[in-house]
Amino acid sequence: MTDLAHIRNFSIVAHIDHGKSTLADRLIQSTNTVAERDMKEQLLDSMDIERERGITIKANTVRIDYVAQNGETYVLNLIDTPGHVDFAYEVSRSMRAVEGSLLVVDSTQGVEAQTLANVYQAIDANHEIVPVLNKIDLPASEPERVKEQIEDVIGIDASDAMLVSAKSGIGIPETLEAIVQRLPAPKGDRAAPLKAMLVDSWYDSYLGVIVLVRIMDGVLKKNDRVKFMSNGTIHQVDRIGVFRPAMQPVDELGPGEIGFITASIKQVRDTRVGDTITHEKKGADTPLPGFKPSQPVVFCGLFPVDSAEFEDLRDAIEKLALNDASFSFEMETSAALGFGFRCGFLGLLHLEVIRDRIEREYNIDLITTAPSVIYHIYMRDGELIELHNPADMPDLSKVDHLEEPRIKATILVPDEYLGDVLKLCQDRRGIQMDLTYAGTRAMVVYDLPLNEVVFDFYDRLKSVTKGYASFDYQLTGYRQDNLVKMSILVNDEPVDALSTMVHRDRAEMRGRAMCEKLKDLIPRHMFKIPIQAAIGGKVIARETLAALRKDVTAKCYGGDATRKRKLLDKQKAGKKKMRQFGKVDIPQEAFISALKMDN
Ligand SMILES: Nc1nc2c(ncn2[C@@H]2O[C@H](COP(=O)(O)OP(=O)(O)OP(=O)(O)O)[C@@H](O)[C@H]2O)c(=O)[nH]1
Repeated sequence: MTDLAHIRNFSIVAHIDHGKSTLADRLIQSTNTVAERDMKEQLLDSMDIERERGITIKANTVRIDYVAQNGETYVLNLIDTPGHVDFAYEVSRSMRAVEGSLLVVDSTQGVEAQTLANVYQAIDANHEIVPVLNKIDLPASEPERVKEQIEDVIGIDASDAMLVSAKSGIGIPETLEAIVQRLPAPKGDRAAPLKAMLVDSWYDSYLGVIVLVRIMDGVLKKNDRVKFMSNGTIHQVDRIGVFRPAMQPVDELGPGEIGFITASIKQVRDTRVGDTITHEKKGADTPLPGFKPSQPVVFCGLFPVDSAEFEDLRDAIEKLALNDASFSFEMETSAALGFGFRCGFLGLLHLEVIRDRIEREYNIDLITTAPSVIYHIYMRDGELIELHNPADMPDLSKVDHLEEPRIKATILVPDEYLGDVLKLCQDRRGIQMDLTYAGTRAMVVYDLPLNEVVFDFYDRLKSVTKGYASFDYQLTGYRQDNLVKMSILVNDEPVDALSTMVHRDRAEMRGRAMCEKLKDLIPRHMFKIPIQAAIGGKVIARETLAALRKDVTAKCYGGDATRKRKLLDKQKAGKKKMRQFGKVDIPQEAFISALKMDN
């Protein structure tokens, strides 16, 4: 146990690539956290097997012993925070587990949108913030300009920012000293009933679920019987320890301390970030504030290209869900695609990560249907329906009105691309809220419908700004708008997986664009294929795919044999990834590509 006055808990807030990992490694290395030999001796016998098998420890949490200039030893706990906007809630919880943050800004680049989002979370959590200007070894480093920018844009004092090169070690001793001097010690009552916050959890194939906790009050020991307050489940603690960064057992964790427990928990699902852990007997009456079960905000259908792989897909999805409490799924049948799953994600990145893992790690080709947000449908009879899938849209005559989720998007962009960014946001039904300048960069804040962002907004933003814009968003709430379901018919058959919700004013434009895209994406058949977009029974756009001439190579005049062969091979490869709808083969990529907009 360490007394509170000698503990400092902190996180590192940074934009991607500004040097968070390099700085963390330096801090660990320069304090000789634990000698290799000692570390082995201190490990529990029962952990030997795991250590020998080289378990990779996911925890980017580390406990560092630091002897300060005043000669006293301090325990510094560094907690990593997830770096992406999709995990804003998880970030907010890890921020509540510590009292301060190092704000790392690349001194050759300056403040980015992601830095802003995370630093606001740190400010919300009442952190003391120490700005760290990194990469000062580089000639392009402009510490004075970046200091000013931190003050202008974030509004915190940067006059005594640390000047650091995490790479070469400049400023590291001063940064360690600043952590002790400038960050506050944690507070907590050892005699009070146990309140431990669940900061993170993950699945380890040898130890089961590992739970990272921050003790707020009370003391947690091995063999204690504990209760997870959100669901009332009881577990017995079988291991308790800290990360140095390898796992090291301890006898107990007291107020202000950060460490891990294992308790024969089988699924990550049973351990919710932000939950309060207390003792089964004489436990706390009220949980820590702010817990909320994470809610998926983006949904899409995942279907195997080859319907024989449905069971494999089920297996893959179940395995992935075991270790990811925020990913939800249920079986779905689609008239066009057969059996698959409707899956819920925290955001687009989360969706992409899961989809890629299924394709790469489980080797299953997938058809991903259009991502959809959750619409609130107010029925005439007063009922409220949450619509996760446009295909389930109820009969319009029974609907009173619809509401869609909106976001507040913050975009930082160099001046020269501002015009393109404003146009993009405007085209996506955005409402400008704010526009300010920080040096040569503009910061624009837009109120946008989430629906217009989930699909390809981020890709478009990157392409119109050549990658120079940074983007971040938060959900703000629901608002009524004139939304309709648009169906796509191929050869007069509705393809439910291509149904989308669109704004009425943009329906014609979207419908035309989709039909044109599909016309290019669907290969020609032996017969003419009409492709139509419709709202209710009314066709709003139409294209016709002409019938195929018998010989695909006929258009290669002359006798270039390689070209002919290539064309035939291409046709063959294309066949594999197609699904049949009625009499028409639609390639896998059509489901996503058809929805991408060119503006
Ligand atoms: N010259 C120089 N390069 C640095 C310094 N610190 C980090 N880098 C380099 O910057 C790049 C990004 O550093 P990381 O530590 O991986 O950045 P990060 O913020 O952790 O990035 P993510 O893990 O992707 O979020 C790496 O190539 C580092 O070697 C520094 O002080 N000077």
